[in-house]
Amino acid sequence: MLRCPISCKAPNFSLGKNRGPQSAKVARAQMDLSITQPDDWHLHLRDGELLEAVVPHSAIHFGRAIVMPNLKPPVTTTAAALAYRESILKVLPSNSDFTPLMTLYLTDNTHPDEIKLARKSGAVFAVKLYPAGATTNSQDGVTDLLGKCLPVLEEMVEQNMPLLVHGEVTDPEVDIFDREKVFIDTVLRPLVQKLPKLKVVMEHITTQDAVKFIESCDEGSIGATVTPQHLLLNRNAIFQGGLQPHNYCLPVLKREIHRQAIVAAVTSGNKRFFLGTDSAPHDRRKKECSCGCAGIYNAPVALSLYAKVFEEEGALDKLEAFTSFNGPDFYGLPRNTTKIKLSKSKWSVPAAYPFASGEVVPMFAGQTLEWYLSSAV
Ligand SMILES: NC(=O)N[C@@H](CC(=O)O)C(=O)O
Ligand SMILES: [Zn+2]
Ligand SMILES: [Zn+2]
Repeated sequence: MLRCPISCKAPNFSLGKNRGPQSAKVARAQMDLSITQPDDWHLHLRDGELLEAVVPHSAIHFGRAIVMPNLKPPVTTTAAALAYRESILKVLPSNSDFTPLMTLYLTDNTHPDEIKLARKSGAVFAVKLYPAGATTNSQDGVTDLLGKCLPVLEEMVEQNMPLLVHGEVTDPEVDIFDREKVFIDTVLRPLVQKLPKLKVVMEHITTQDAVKFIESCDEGSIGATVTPQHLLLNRNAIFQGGLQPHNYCLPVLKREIHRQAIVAAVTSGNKRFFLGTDSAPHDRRKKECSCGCAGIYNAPVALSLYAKVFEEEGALDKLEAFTSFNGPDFYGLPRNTTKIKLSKSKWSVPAAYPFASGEVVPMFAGQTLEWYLSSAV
């Protein structure tokens, strides 16, 4: 059995043979769902103490994860990605098979040779575009993608290396709720037209415009990750009963019509959409302050929430493709061969997860959820 190693009131997870839920808080299972081990195609693990605190939650639920490179300083070279990978492996729970898939942080100065090194390493699986100033630790990001990065992008086509995009423009004149749509029109569409063979993942999509754009592109060349928060919350959640910093992420939550379009897209079974939590932990003090960081910590609840969305849409039969097939198929990686079991049992999300010098507050802290990871088979 793998015990939750964080000193919190979280229920323990059992990875043994069908042992079922271990916590007294977990009610009798009424319904089980056995699915292929999911992967997380967009994850922030951070470094240092925070890495150590959060990695077990992802390792328990997911087989592999695309690990984001927006550390301080950012992971801009293959050498840095390999060192970061080692530091993740060092703090994994001892019986974990979790595999971190590393990424490089694209800058105006990234050299095409770095892409060759990345591909050769066998450990780097994608390159991440942060428009400079768009989100957490993006100050070293790209200022002009097609103007400054074309040789690198051409090498990525050569090496079949996907580009992962934080799809928002940073122009302060553009309304924050329109930044994704304007990015599609001014950056993404021209990029795809110029380099149709480049594999692109539009990360954490938030709008109907993104859904329509992705659906209009060739399957296999453009995909999109979808987070639990953009499936379950609309922008009212940021202001419900007062300012809710733990519901603040980027791209910011949008109107209800956008949420509904994303739910319809993922539950339709379209292969272009796959699981990417964008779990983005920040210490509580950096969220609850006068200039709070963007990012929602959802690793402990993500699978439970995806199951809820698919169940509510009567589409539980489509859940496994979204969590476990569409992602590896897009990346050209084998699907996982092990299975996990989700049980329909009530459990309480802890109020916070303490770590050495602070604590992180999870999405839906203190609330009761229904789906629960009961075992890995
Ligand atoms: N999503 C977020 O709101 N924050 C992410 C960065 C990102 O994915 O944009 C973070 O690193 O905190
Ligand atoms: Zn982002
Ligand atoms: Zn992210």
